[in-house]
Amino acid sequence: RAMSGDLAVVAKDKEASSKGTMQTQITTDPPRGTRDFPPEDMRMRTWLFDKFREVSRLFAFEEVDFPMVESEDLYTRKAGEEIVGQLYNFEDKGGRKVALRPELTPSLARLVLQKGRAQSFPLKWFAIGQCWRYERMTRGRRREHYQWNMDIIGVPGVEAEAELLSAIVTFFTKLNITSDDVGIKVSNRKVLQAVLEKYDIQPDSFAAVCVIVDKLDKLPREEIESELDKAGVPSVAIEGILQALTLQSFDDLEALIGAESGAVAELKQLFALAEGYGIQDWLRFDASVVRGLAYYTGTVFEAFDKEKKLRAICGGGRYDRLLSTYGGQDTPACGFGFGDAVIVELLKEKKLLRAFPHEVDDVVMALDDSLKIPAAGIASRLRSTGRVVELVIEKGKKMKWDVLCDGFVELWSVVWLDPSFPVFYSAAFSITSQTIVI
Ligand SMILES: Nc1ccc(Br)nc1
Repeated sequence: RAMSGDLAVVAKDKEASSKGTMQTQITTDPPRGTRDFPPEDMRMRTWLFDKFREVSRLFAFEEVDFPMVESEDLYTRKAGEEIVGQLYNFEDKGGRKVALRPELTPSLARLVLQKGRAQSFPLKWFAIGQCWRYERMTRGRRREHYQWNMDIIGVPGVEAEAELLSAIVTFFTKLNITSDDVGIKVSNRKVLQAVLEKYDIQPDSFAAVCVIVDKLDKLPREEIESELDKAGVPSVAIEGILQALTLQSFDDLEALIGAESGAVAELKQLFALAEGYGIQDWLRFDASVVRGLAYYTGTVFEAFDKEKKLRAICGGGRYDRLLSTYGGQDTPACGFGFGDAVIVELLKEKKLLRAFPHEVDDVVMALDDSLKIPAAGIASRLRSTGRVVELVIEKGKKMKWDVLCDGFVELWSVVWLDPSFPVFYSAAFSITSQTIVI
Protein backbone atom coordinates (compact mmCIF):
# COMPACT_ATOMS: atom_id res chain seq x y z
CA ARG A 1 0.00 0.00 0.00
CA ALA A 2 1.85 3.12 -1.16
CA MET A 3 1.90 6.10 1.15
CA SER A 4 3.45 9.38 0.13
CA GLY A 5 3.60 12.77 1.72
CA ASP A 6 0.54 14.26 0.18
CA LEU A 7 -1.31 11.30 -1.10
CA ALA A 8 -2.41 8.34 0.96
CA VAL A 9 -3.69 5.50 -1.17
CA VAL A 10 -5.84 3.68 1.29
CA ALA A 11 -9.04 1.87 0.58
CA LYS A 12 -11.58 1.26 3.37
CA ASP A 13 -9.43 -0.47 6.03
CA LYS A 14 -10.75 -2.15 9.17
CA GLU A 15 -7.59 -1.26 11.07
CA ALA A 16 -7.74 2.34 9.90
CA SER A 17 -11.41 2.63 10.73
CA SER A 18 -10.85 1.10 14.17
CA LYS A 19 -8.22 3.75 14.82
CA GLY A 20 -10.47 6.37 13.33
CA THR A 21 -7.71 7.16 10.85
CA MET A 22 -9.76 6.52 7.68
CA GLN A 23 -8.11 8.41 4.79
CA THR A 24 -10.07 10.11 2.06
CA GLN A 25 -9.90 8.12 -1.15
CA ILE A 26 -8.20 9.68 -4.19
CA THR A 27 -10.47 10.47 -7.11
CA THR A 28 -10.63 7.44 -9.37
CA ASP A 29 -11.57 9.41 -12.48
CA PRO A 30 -8.84 10.09 -15.06
CA PRO A 31 -7.81 13.72 -15.58
CA ARG A 32 -10.45 15.94 -17.18
CA GLY A 33 -10.94 15.34 -20.88
CA THR A 34 -9.04 12.04 -20.86
CA ARG A 35 -10.18 8.43 -20.98
CA ASP A 36 -9.26 5.16 -19.33
CA PHE A 37 -9.38 2.00 -21.39
CA PRO A 38 -10.57 -0.81 -19.15
CA PRO A 39 -10.34 -4.29 -20.74
CA GLU A 40 -13.57 -4.21 -22.72
CA ASP A 41 -12.82 -0.75 -24.15
CA MET A 42 -9.19 -1.73 -24.76
CA ARG A 43 -10.30 -4.75 -26.78
CA MET A 44 -12.36 -2.48 -29.04
CA ARG A 45 -9.50 0.00 -29.36
CA THR A 46 -7.10 -2.82 -30.23
CA TRP A 47 -9.52 -4.06 -32.86
CA LEU A 48 -9.75 -0.54 -34.36
CA PHE A 49 -6.00 0.01 -34.37
CA ASP A 50 -5.50 -3.43 -35.93
CA LYS A 51 -7.74 -2.28 -38.78
CA PHE A 52 -5.64 0.90 -39.12
CA ARG A 53 -2.51 -1.26 -39.33
CA GLU A 54 -4.12 -3.78 -41.68
CA VAL A 55 -4.89 -1.05 -44.23
CA SER A 56 -1.51 0.64 -43.81
CA ARG A 57 0.20 -2.71 -44.46
CA LEU A 58 -1.97 -3.39 -47.53
CA PHE A 59 -0.71 -0.08 -48.97
CA ALA A 60 2.92 -0.97 -48.14
CA PHE A 61 3.30 1.89 -45.61
CA GLU A 62 5.92 1.64 -42.88
CA GLU A 63 5.04 2.35 -39.25
CA VAL A 64 6.84 5.18 -37.45
CA ASP A 65 6.42 6.79 -34.05
CA PHE A 66 7.54 9.97 -32.28
CA PRO A 67 7.67 11.34 -28.71
CA MET A 68 4.41 12.53 -27.19
CA VAL A 69 6.25 15.66 -26.06
CA GLU A 70 7.76 17.94 -28.71
CA SER A 71 9.39 21.36 -28.70
CA GLU A 72 6.67 23.99 -28.72
CA ASP A 73 8.48 25.54 -31.74
CA LEU A 74 7.04 22.78 -33.92
CA TYR A 75 3.55 24.23 -33.54
CA THR A 76 3.94 27.99 -33.10
CA ARG A 77 2.32 28.86 -36.41
CA LYS A 78 0.84 32.36 -36.65
CA ALA A 79 -2.29 31.73 -38.71
CA GLY A 80 -4.72 31.65 -35.79
CA GLU A 81 -5.35 27.91 -35.86
CA GLU A 82 -7.49 26.43 -33.10
CA ILE A 83 -4.96 23.60 -32.73
CA VAL A 84 -2.24 26.13 -31.86
CA GLY A 85 -4.51 28.14 -29.59
CA GLN A 86 -5.22 24.98 -27.59
CA LEU A 87 -1.64 23.75 -27.20
CA TYR A 88 -1.13 21.58 -24.13
CA ASN A 89 2.17 23.33 -23.50
CA PHE A 90 4.40 23.81 -20.45
CA GLU A 91 7.94 24.54 -19.44
CA ASP A 92 9.88 21.49 -18.36
CA LYS A 93 12.31 21.37 -15.41
CA GLY A 94 15.11 22.35 -17.77
CA GLY A 95 13.23 25.50 -18.79
CA ARG A 96 12.42 24.11 -22.22
CA LYS A 97 9.14 25.16 -23.78
CA VAL A 98 7.48 21.90 -24.77
CA ALA A 99 4.00 20.71 -25.71
CA LEU A 100 2.02 17.51 -25.78
CA ARG A 101 1.69 16.99 -29.53
CA PRO A 102 -1.67 18.20 -30.90
CA GLU A 103 -1.10 16.32 -34.18
CA LEU A 104 1.48 13.98 -35.72
CA THR A 105 2.36 15.69 -39.02
CA PRO A 106 4.95 18.16 -37.60
CA SER A 107 6.75 15.27 -35.86
CA LEU A 108 6.77 13.36 -39.12
CA ALA A 109 8.19 16.38 -40.93
CA ARG A 110 10.87 16.72 -38.25
CA LEU A 111 11.85 13.06 -38.62
CA VAL A 112 11.98 13.35 -42.42
CA LEU A 113 14.33 16.35 -42.04
CA GLN A 114 16.39 14.50 -39.44
CA LYS A 115 16.85 11.55 -41.83
CA GLY A 116 17.69 14.07 -44.58
CA ARG A 117 17.96 13.36 -48.30
CA ALA A 118 19.88 10.17 -47.50
CA GLN A 119 16.63 8.26 -47.55
CA SER A 120 15.11 7.37 -50.89
CA PHE A 121 11.80 9.04 -51.65
CA PRO A 122 8.92 8.50 -51.77
CA LEU A 123 8.43 7.73 -48.11
CA LYS A 124 5.15 6.07 -47.19
CA TRP A 125 4.86 6.24 -43.42
CA PHE A 126 2.00 5.67 -41.02
CA ALA A 127 1.64 6.27 -37.30
CA ILE A 128 -0.96 5.83 -34.60
CA GLY A 129 -0.49 8.21 -31.71
CA GLN A 130 -2.25 10.02 -28.90
CA CYS A 131 -2.70 13.73 -29.56
CA TRP A 132 -3.64 16.43 -27.09
CA ARG A 133 -5.32 19.80 -26.81
CA TYR A 134 -5.91 21.95 -23.78
CA GLU A 135 -9.42 23.25 -24.16
CA ARG A 136 -11.25 25.09 -21.42
CA MET A 137 -13.61 22.45 -20.09
CA THR A 138 -16.51 24.86 -20.57
CA ARG A 139 -17.10 22.99 -23.80
CA GLY A 140 -16.69 19.62 -22.08
CA ARG A 141 -14.86 18.12 -25.03
CA ARG A 142 -12.12 15.55 -24.81
CA ARG A 143 -8.51 16.68 -24.46
CA GLU A 144 -6.93 13.63 -26.03
CA HIS A 145 -7.61 11.27 -28.86
CA TYR A 146 -5.65 8.74 -30.88
CA GLN A 147 -4.96 9.55 -34.50
CA TRP A 148 -4.04 7.27 -37.37
CA ASN A 149 -1.90 9.12 -39.91
CA MET A 150 -0.77 8.01 -43.34
CA ASP A 151 1.66 10.29 -45.20
CA ILE A 152 3.41 10.17 -48.56
CA ILE A 153 6.57 12.28 -48.81
CA GLY A 154 8.23 13.03 -52.13
CA VAL A 155 5.38 12.63 -54.64
CA PRO A 156 4.30 15.97 -56.18
CA GLY A 157 1.42 14.54 -58.21
CA VAL A 158 -2.13 13.82 -57.06
CA GLU A 159 -1.37 10.13 -57.41
CA ALA A 160 -0.36 10.43 -53.76
CA GLU A 161 -3.71 11.86 -52.71
CA ALA A 162 -5.48 9.16 -54.73
CA GLU A 163 -3.58 6.44 -52.82
CA LEU A 164 -4.50 8.04 -49.49
CA LEU A 165 -8.17 8.36 -50.44
CA SER A 166 -8.18 4.74 -51.56
CA ALA A 167 -6.69 3.73 -48.18
CA ILE A 168 -9.44 5.61 -46.36
CA VAL A 169 -12.14 3.95 -48.47
CA THR A 170 -10.50 0.56 -47.92
CA PHE A 171 -10.68 1.16 -44.17
CA PHE A 172 -14.34 2.16 -44.25
CA THR A 173 -15.15 -0.87 -46.39
CA LYS A 174 -13.40 -3.21 -43.92
CA LEU A 175 -15.75 -1.86 -41.24
CA ASN A 176 -18.80 -2.45 -43.51
CA ILE A 177 -19.32 1.28 -43.89
CA THR A 178 -20.51 2.13 -47.42
CA SER A 179 -20.67 5.21 -49.63
CA ASP A 180 -24.34 5.48 -48.60
CA ASP A 181 -23.12 6.13 -45.05
CA VAL A 182 -20.06 8.27 -45.68
CA GLY A 183 -18.87 10.69 -48.34
CA ILE A 184 -15.51 12.39 -48.85
CA LYS A 185 -15.52 16.05 -49.85
CA VAL A 186 -12.51 16.97 -51.96
CA SER A 187 -11.27 20.40 -52.92
CA ASN A 188 -8.01 22.22 -53.50
CA ARG A 189 -6.68 25.29 -51.74
CA LYS A 190 -5.52 26.59 -55.11
CA VAL A 191 -9.20 27.44 -55.69
CA LEU A 192 -9.09 29.93 -52.84
CA GLN A 193 -5.62 31.08 -53.91
CA ALA A 194 -6.96 31.90 -57.39
CA VAL A 195 -9.86 33.84 -55.88
CA LEU A 196 -7.56 35.83 -53.58
CA GLU A 197 -5.30 36.65 -56.54
CA LYS A 198 -8.33 38.00 -58.41
CA TYR A 199 -8.68 40.53 -55.57
CA ASP A 200 -4.92 41.17 -55.33
CA ILE A 201 -4.80 39.82 -51.80
CA GLN A 202 -1.27 39.16 -50.64
CA PRO A 203 -0.18 35.47 -50.41
CA ASP A 204 1.00 35.98 -46.82
CA SER A 205 -2.60 36.24 -45.63
CA PHE A 206 -3.58 33.07 -47.51
CA ALA A 207 -3.10 30.68 -44.56
CA ALA A 208 -5.00 32.96 -42.17
CA VAL A 209 -7.90 33.26 -44.64
CA CYS A 210 -8.04 29.46 -44.99
CA VAL A 211 -8.14 29.02 -41.21
CA ILE A 212 -10.95 31.57 -40.94
CA VAL A 213 -13.16 30.23 -43.74
CA ASP A 214 -12.70 26.68 -42.41
CA LYS A 215 -14.94 27.79 -39.55
CA LEU A 216 -17.84 28.63 -41.89
CA ASP A 217 -19.90 25.64 -40.75
CA LYS A 218 -19.15 26.36 -37.08
CA LEU A 219 -19.59 30.14 -36.77
CA PRO A 220 -22.21 32.62 -38.00
CA ARG A 221 -21.41 34.22 -41.36
CA GLU A 222 -21.17 37.67 -39.76
CA GLU A 223 -18.37 36.42 -37.50
CA ILE A 224 -16.49 34.98 -40.47
CA GLU A 225 -16.89 38.26 -42.36
CA SER A 226 -15.64 40.17 -39.32
CA GLU A 227 -12.59 37.90 -38.94
CA LEU A 228 -11.80 38.22 -42.66
CA ASP A 229 -12.07 41.98 -42.35
CA LYS A 230 -9.64 41.93 -39.39
CA ALA A 231 -7.28 39.78 -41.50
CA GLY A 232 -7.19 42.63 -44.00
CA VAL A 233 -9.47 41.14 -46.65
CA PRO A 234 -11.36 43.96 -48.42
CA SER A 235 -15.15 43.63 -48.17
CA VAL A 236 -15.53 43.29 -51.95
CA ALA A 237 -13.32 40.20 -51.79
CA ILE A 238 -15.18 38.68 -48.84
CA GLU A 239 -18.32 38.20 -50.91
CA GLY A 240 -16.28 36.66 -53.73
CA ILE A 241 -14.51 34.27 -51.35
CA LEU A 242 -17.70 33.11 -49.64
CA GLN A 243 -19.37 32.70 -53.04
CA ALA A 244 -16.45 30.59 -54.32
CA LEU A 245 -16.76 28.26 -51.34
CA THR A 246 -20.27 27.27 -52.42
CA LEU A 247 -19.07 25.73 -55.71
CA GLN A 248 -19.77 22.03 -56.16
CA SER A 249 -19.32 21.46 -59.90
CA PHE A 250 -16.25 21.61 -62.12
CA ASP A 251 -18.18 23.66 -64.69
CA ASP A 252 -18.91 26.38 -62.11
CA LEU A 253 -15.30 26.16 -60.93
CA GLU A 254 -13.97 26.64 -64.45
CA ALA A 255 -16.32 29.55 -64.95
CA LEU A 256 -14.90 31.22 -61.85
CA ILE A 257 -11.16 30.60 -62.10
CA GLY A 258 -10.74 29.45 -65.70
CA ALA A 259 -10.35 25.97 -67.21
CA GLU A 260 -6.56 26.35 -67.41
CA SER A 261 -6.23 26.80 -63.61
CA GLY A 262 -3.95 24.40 -61.73
CA ALA A 263 -6.69 23.61 -59.27
CA VAL A 264 -9.03 22.44 -62.03
CA ALA A 265 -6.36 20.25 -63.61
CA GLU A 266 -5.37 18.66 -60.29
CA LEU A 267 -8.96 18.02 -59.24
CA LYS A 268 -9.89 16.50 -62.60
CA GLN A 269 -6.84 14.23 -62.54
CA LEU A 270 -7.60 13.17 -58.96
CA PHE A 271 -11.19 12.27 -59.81
CA ALA A 272 -10.02 10.37 -62.89
CA LEU A 273 -7.62 8.33 -60.72
CA ALA A 274 -10.47 7.71 -58.27
CA GLU A 275 -12.36 6.03 -61.13
CA GLY A 276 -9.35 3.76 -61.54
CA TYR A 277 -9.48 2.79 -57.86
CA GLY A 278 -13.25 2.35 -58.06
CA ILE A 279 -13.82 4.87 -55.26
CA GLN A 280 -15.55 7.57 -57.31
CA ASP A 281 -18.88 6.97 -55.55
CA TRP A 282 -17.29 8.09 -52.28
CA LEU A 283 -15.90 11.40 -53.56
CA ARG A 284 -17.51 14.69 -54.40
CA PHE A 285 -15.97 18.07 -55.29
CA ASP A 286 -16.99 20.62 -52.68
CA ALA A 287 -15.16 23.95 -52.57
CA SER A 288 -16.30 24.52 -48.98
CA VAL A 289 -13.65 22.05 -47.77
CA VAL A 290 -10.65 24.08 -46.68
CA ARG A 291 -9.50 22.27 -43.49
CA GLY A 292 -8.27 24.20 -40.48
CA LEU A 293 -4.54 23.62 -40.67
CA ALA A 294 -2.44 26.49 -41.99
CA TYR A 295 0.11 24.36 -43.83
CA TYR A 296 -2.11 22.81 -46.50
CA THR A 297 -1.16 24.05 -49.99
CA GLY A 298 -3.17 21.98 -52.46
CA THR A 299 -5.67 19.14 -52.33
CA VAL A 300 -7.74 19.03 -49.13
CA PHE A 301 -10.35 16.44 -48.21
CA GLU A 302 -12.52 15.30 -45.33
CA ALA A 303 -14.86 12.38 -44.74
CA PHE A 304 -18.32 13.10 -43.33
CA ASP A 305 -21.36 11.07 -42.34
CA LYS A 306 -24.20 11.62 -44.82
CA GLU A 307 -26.74 11.89 -42.00
CA LYS A 308 -24.72 14.93 -40.84
CA LYS A 309 -25.00 13.89 -37.18
CA LEU A 310 -21.27 13.80 -36.49
CA ARG A 311 -18.16 15.92 -36.85
CA ALA A 312 -15.67 15.19 -39.64
CA ILE A 313 -14.53 11.56 -39.45
CA CYS A 314 -11.07 12.15 -40.90
CA GLY A 315 -9.32 14.72 -43.05
CA GLY A 316 -6.10 15.63 -44.75
CA GLY A 317 -4.41 17.22 -47.70
CA ARG A 318 -1.22 18.30 -49.42
CA TYR A 319 1.39 20.28 -47.45
CA ASP A 320 4.29 21.00 -49.82
CA ARG A 321 5.76 23.85 -47.74
CA LEU A 322 5.82 22.39 -44.23
CA LEU A 323 9.35 20.98 -44.40
CA SER A 324 10.72 24.24 -45.75
CA THR A 325 9.09 26.15 -42.86
CA TYR A 326 11.26 23.95 -40.62
CA GLY A 327 14.36 24.97 -42.55
CA GLY A 328 14.41 22.06 -44.94
CA GLN A 329 14.07 22.06 -48.69
CA ASP A 330 10.62 22.30 -50.25
CA THR A 331 9.43 18.69 -50.23
CA PRO A 332 6.11 17.54 -51.69
CA ALA A 333 4.02 15.84 -49.00
CA CYS A 334 0.45 14.86 -48.27
CA GLY A 335 -1.32 12.91 -45.60
CA PHE A 336 -4.39 12.49 -43.45
CA GLY A 337 -5.36 12.18 -39.79
CA PHE A 338 -8.09 9.79 -38.67
CA GLY A 339 -9.26 10.09 -35.04
CA ASP A 340 -10.39 7.16 -32.90
CA ALA A 341 -13.53 8.77 -31.50
CA VAL A 342 -15.89 9.90 -34.28
CA ILE A 343 -15.49 6.60 -36.16
CA VAL A 344 -16.70 4.72 -33.07
CA GLU A 345 -19.71 7.04 -32.78
CA LEU A 346 -20.46 6.33 -36.45
CA LEU A 347 -20.16 2.55 -35.99
CA LYS A 348 -22.56 2.76 -33.04
CA GLU A 349 -24.97 4.87 -35.10
CA LYS A 350 -24.88 2.28 -37.90
CA LYS A 351 -25.02 -0.67 -35.46
CA LEU A 352 -21.80 -1.95 -36.97
CA LEU A 353 -19.96 -2.39 -33.69
CA ARG A 354 -19.76 -6.01 -32.55
CA ALA A 355 -19.10 -7.21 -29.00
CA PHE A 356 -15.48 -7.68 -27.90
CA PRO A 357 -15.64 -10.46 -25.31
CA HIS A 358 -12.68 -11.71 -23.32
CA GLU A 359 -11.97 -15.03 -25.03
CA VAL A 360 -9.95 -18.00 -23.81
CA ASP A 361 -9.54 -21.47 -25.31
CA ASP A 362 -9.15 -23.35 -22.01
CA VAL A 363 -9.71 -22.92 -18.30
CA VAL A 364 -7.52 -25.12 -16.11
CA MET A 365 -8.52 -25.46 -12.49
CA ALA A 366 -7.31 -27.78 -9.74
CA LEU A 367 -10.12 -28.50 -7.33
CA ASP A 368 -7.68 -29.82 -4.82
CA ASP A 369 -4.35 -28.34 -3.67
CA SER A 370 -2.64 -31.65 -4.43
CA LEU A 371 -3.47 -31.09 -8.11
CA LYS A 372 -2.09 -27.57 -8.42
CA ILE A 373 1.21 -28.73 -9.84
CA PRO A 374 -0.19 -31.01 -12.56
CA ALA A 375 -2.72 -28.28 -13.40
CA ALA A 376 0.15 -25.83 -13.95
CA GLY A 377 1.82 -28.40 -16.16
CA ILE A 378 -1.31 -28.88 -18.25
CA ALA A 379 -1.76 -25.12 -18.61
CA SER A 380 1.84 -24.78 -19.83
CA ARG A 381 1.48 -27.65 -22.28
CA LEU A 382 -1.72 -26.16 -23.70
CA ARG A 383 -0.12 -22.70 -23.92
CA SER A 384 2.88 -24.14 -25.73
CA THR A 385 0.49 -25.18 -28.48
CA GLY A 386 -0.70 -21.60 -28.77
CA ARG A 387 -3.94 -22.00 -26.86
CA VAL A 388 -5.11 -19.16 -24.63
CA VAL A 389 -5.36 -20.66 -21.16
CA GLU A 390 -6.87 -19.23 -17.99
CA LEU A 391 -5.20 -21.06 -15.11
CA VAL A 392 -7.35 -20.48 -12.06
CA ILE A 393 -4.88 -19.54 -9.32
CA GLU A 394 -7.23 -18.01 -6.82
CA LYS A 395 -7.83 -19.96 -3.63
CA GLY A 396 -10.51 -22.60 -3.16
CA LYS A 397 -13.04 -23.73 -5.71
CA LYS A 398 -14.34 -20.24 -6.53
CA MET A 399 -14.61 -20.08 -10.31
CA LYS A 400 -14.81 -17.37 -12.86
CA TRP A 401 -18.37 -18.39 -13.45
CA ASP A 402 -18.72 -16.07 -16.48
CA VAL A 403 -15.92 -17.94 -18.23
CA LEU A 404 -17.09 -21.34 -16.94
CA CYS A 405 -20.68 -20.70 -17.96
CA ASP A 406 -19.55 -19.67 -21.47
CA GLY A 407 -17.46 -22.82 -21.43
CA PHE A 408 -20.43 -25.00 -20.61
CA VAL A 409 -22.39 -23.33 -23.42
CA GLU A 410 -19.68 -24.10 -25.99
CA LEU A 411 -18.12 -26.90 -24.02
CA TRP A 412 -17.57 -30.11 -25.92
CA SER A 413 -15.83 -31.97 -23.16
CA VAL A 414 -14.70 -31.74 -19.61
CA VAL A 415 -11.64 -33.42 -18.18
CA TRP A 416 -11.78 -33.62 -14.40
CA LEU A 417 -8.45 -33.41 -12.52
CA ASP A 418 -9.76 -34.38 -9.13
CA PRO A 419 -8.88 -37.16 -6.63
CA SER A 420 -12.43 -38.45 -6.95
CA PHE A 421 -12.04 -38.73 -10.77
CA PRO A 422 -9.53 -40.65 -12.85
CA VAL A 423 -6.83 -38.34 -14.28
CA PHE A 424 -6.56 -38.41 -18.08
CA TYR A 425 -3.81 -35.80 -18.76
CA SER A 426 -3.42 -36.90 -22.36
CA ALA A 427 -7.15 -36.41 -22.91
CA ALA A 428 -6.66 -32.74 -22.13
CA PHE A 429 -4.66 -32.34 -25.33
CA SER A 430 -6.94 -34.25 -27.65
CA ILE A 431 -9.76 -31.81 -26.92
CA THR A 432 -9.96 -29.27 -29.74
CA SER A 433 -12.53 -26.92 -28.33
CA GLN A 434 -12.88 -24.91 -25.15
CA THR A 435 -11.78 -27.20 -22.38
CA ILE A 436 -12.61 -27.00 -18.73
CA VAL A 437 -9.89 -28.92 -16.96
CA ILE A 438 -10.83 -29.27 -13.33
N1 LIG B 1 -5.74 18.17 -32.22
C1 LIG B 1 -6.55 17.52 -31.36
C2 LIG B 1 -6.01 16.93 -30.23
C3 LIG B 1 -6.87 16.29 -29.35
C4 LIG B 1 -8.21 16.25 -29.66
BR1 LIG B 1 -9.43 15.40 -28.47
N2 LIG B 1 -8.71 16.81 -30.75
C5 LIG B 1 -7.91 17.43 -31.60
